[in-house]
Amino acid sequence: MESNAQTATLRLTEVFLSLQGETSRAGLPTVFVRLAGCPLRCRWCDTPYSFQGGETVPLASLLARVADYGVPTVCVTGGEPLAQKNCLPLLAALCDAGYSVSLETSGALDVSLVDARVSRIVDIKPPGSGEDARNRWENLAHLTPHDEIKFVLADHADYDWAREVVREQKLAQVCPILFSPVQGELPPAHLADWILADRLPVRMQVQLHKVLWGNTPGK
Ligand SMILES: Nc1nc2[nH]cc(C(=O)O)c2c(=O)[nH]1
Ligand code: SF4
Ligand SMILES: [Mg+2]
Repeated sequence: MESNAQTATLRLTEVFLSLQGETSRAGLPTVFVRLAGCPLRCRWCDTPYSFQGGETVPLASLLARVADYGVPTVCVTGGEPLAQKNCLPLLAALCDAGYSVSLETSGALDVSLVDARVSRIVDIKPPGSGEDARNRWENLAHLTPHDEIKFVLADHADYDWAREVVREQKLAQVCPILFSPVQGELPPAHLADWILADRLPVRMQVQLHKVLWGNTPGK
């Protein structure tokens, strides 16, 4: 039977309040909805605890848990949230409820059916992730200026690769572009120097939540 907004359930790793640590929304108090499961295995993944398990929750009670925080900004993340079919009704329901919603997605799945009110943060996986074969390049044609593209970079080879993608695909004309170092692997200042040397029109970011709290689940 088709699920609808009344009967839909989601597999949930955690819901928590934190400061948004990434993207143009960095620093804003945000409720995070972390859905369980991911079909990718990025070498440096910082949320492997989301791969398995999770609690099965009705969409309506998930909305109630989000509402309890009394915060107008919500980020749906994972794992890979779009791997669950009820992620799409969840995103639409959050928008209908008046939240400002962003979605963190691996870039491996179709983003074209996501509610247009959602800001889609779409990864492009460089070779150092081990998952570059999963990039769904067709997604780029669907992005608008209120979406963002994110590259997480492990080393200089990843940086060179990402710079060429930005230039060849003219990504700066599509939406904001984020370059982020793999924490504990690529020193942020190295990435900053490379971006400046190339005058690359991308936004360098470090994960604010890890500066504040380290890599702690629920932060
Ligand atoms: N504070 C905080 N900000 C985040 N932005 C994206 C996150 C993610 O795990 O996708 C994240 C996270 O886990 N914590
Ligand atoms: S797509 Fe995200 S959650 Fe999945 S393995 Fe890669 S970093 Fe981890
Ligand atoms: Mg995280």
